[in-house]
Amino acid sequence: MELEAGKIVELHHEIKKKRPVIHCITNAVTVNDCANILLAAGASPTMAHHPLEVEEITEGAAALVCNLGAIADFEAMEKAGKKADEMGHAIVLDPVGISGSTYRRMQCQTLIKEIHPTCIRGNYSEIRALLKDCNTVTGVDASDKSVDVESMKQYAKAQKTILIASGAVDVITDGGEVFECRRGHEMMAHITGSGCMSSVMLGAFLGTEATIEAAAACCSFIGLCGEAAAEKTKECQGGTMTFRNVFIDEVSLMTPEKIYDRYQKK
Ligand SMILES: Nc1ncnc2c1ncn2[C@@H]1O[C@H](COP(=O)(O)OP(=O)(O)O)[C@@H](O)[C@H]1O
Ligand SMILES: Cc1ncsc1CCOP(=O)(O)O
Repeated sequence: MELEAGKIVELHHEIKKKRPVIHCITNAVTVNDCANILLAAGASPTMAHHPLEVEEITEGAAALVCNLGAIADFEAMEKAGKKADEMGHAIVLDPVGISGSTYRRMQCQTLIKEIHPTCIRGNYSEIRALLKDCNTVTGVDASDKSVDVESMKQYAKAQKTILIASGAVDVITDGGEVFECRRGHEMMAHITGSGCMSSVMLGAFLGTEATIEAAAACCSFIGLCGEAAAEKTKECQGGTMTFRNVFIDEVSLMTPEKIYDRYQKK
């Protein structure tokens, strides 16, 4: 499927106008970047993770993002997830590290059954681990260079979810339609948090419109910001930490003109 640039512009505008609250239960490694990228996009992050407060907080949010990198917060994810599901909120599940931990993968499978995520986004190795229910790599980075799109479609259909495998090409499917997003830059794979940030941004986009087009628009938006950030980083001869900051800067500086202009290139 082809995505129109106008869809990215429309949803970006809606996020800035409505300032949706995005409830993120996420890992300590990247939590600050996740909060900052949501603010940069115009959304309002809340990172509450105590099991005794998450249900109340998620009730007032537009979307919930559960990140398995915060496996110690599993009880909070279960409670918040069940509440968000009951309320019909968009739920994004990021299966960080299920590729290398049997325990985490089992907990992830339990969570999927219990909270019915609107969207699951992981890197290629995490998605293969999910589909095959096996270890694929040690650590949180991907080693797989491709994904089995047919298996992804079957899984997405069976679980009634939008499944995203991110990498040089993001593959996005709901079991019927398939979008391929070829935006972004390889520097995104050289900082920690690109995936976690993509997932919280999916919370903002899907909390605004829970469709596969919105998921594809989010992947494109993130990719366009990554491309712009890579150009700026190169101009100032910066390295990976410059890229990380400039990436969030580019999210805050993105305009409809830049989206239309960049989207037609490449
Ligand atoms: N080689 C690449 N070229 C372009 N974009 C990439 C590349 N690798 C990762 N990305 C982008 O970085 C983001 C995070 O993806 P990825 O690195 O696969 O996730 P994770 O951080 O969970 O391992 C996605 O938006 C993806 O499109
Ligand atoms: C949970 C965790 N453990 C080590 S790095 C990290 C964060 C990984 O984030 P991303 O997959 O977005 O790079």
